[in-house]
Amino acid sequence: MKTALTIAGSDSGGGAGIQADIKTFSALGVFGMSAITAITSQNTVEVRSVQLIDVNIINDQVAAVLEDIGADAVKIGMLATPDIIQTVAQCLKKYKPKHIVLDPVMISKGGHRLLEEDTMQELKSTLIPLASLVTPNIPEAEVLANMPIHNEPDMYEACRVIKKLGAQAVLIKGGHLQGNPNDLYYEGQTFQLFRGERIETKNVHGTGCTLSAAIAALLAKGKEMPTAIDEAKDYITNAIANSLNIGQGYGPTHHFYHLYECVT
Ligand SMILES: Nc1ncnc2c1ncn2[C@@H]1O[C@H](COP(=O)(O)OP(=O)(O)O)[C@@H](O)[C@H]1O
Ligand SMILES: Cc1ncc(COP(=O)(O)O)c(N)n1
Repeated sequence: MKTALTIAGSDSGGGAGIQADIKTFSALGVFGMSAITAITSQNTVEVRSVQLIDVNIINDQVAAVLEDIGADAVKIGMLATPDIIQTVAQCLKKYKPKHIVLDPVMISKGGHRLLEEDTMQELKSTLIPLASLVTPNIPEAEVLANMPIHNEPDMYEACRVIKKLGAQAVLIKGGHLQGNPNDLYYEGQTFQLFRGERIETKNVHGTGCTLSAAIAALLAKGKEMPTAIDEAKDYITNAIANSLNIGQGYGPTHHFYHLYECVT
């Protein structure tokens, strides 16, 4: 049984954060473990409050897991402050997990900031250089590349800029652009466009978390990066197509559509 550790925030609404990650790991046959960085009081409409976890507790959660069980891949989500980023980076340097997928979570779909203002520089200088893959959405890529992204050609330029921050590879997700949600992958030599068909739905809460968790799970299972991304793209597309119409706002993707198909 392969294992994956998510280091991210808790989403009480179950659609994003460590809840989405653990459900996705399980649906892809990987044993999921979690180190919680923040507790968010959240649903499909809003983030009502956030409590950050003490950095010593974050460190202990990661150490307890990696010293006993280890992890075939690590997925990183919401890290709200420079102290939390530094703590997680120290853990990654100490335990050296083979695969690190960094989802640079900044703002929730509902518009709530999940990364404090002064944290961007820390993310760029401390964490991105440790990542096997960084997976920004369009707004996050604009911030990391410090340029507007209006179309696919802009995505190519932004990939080049973000790659220079030191990650082994970059995947800019195209969901926020008009047109088809195509994601652009760049590892420093060549580009690969992973094409998608837009599914007309508002239920896209946690799509980025689910995609990056799926990539981490597939890397844990030994897939090469492009294959992991390709299969994770299929997974998220099906999860959105089977998303749940719950709550008044952005419903969650369906994390168990694999199992759903098996049991129905
Ligand atoms: N309406 C949609 N139909 C199909 N795929 C989508 C849709 N919206 C987003 N995606 C895909 O879901 C994944 C998450 O992308 P995105 O929503 O941009 O990230 P985030 O949740 O971080 O904002 C990407 O693979 C993207 O192409
Ligand atoms: C704890 C947590 N982590 C990540 C997200 C991003 O998910 P989304 O972009 O779908 O709102 C979130 N809303 N909450």
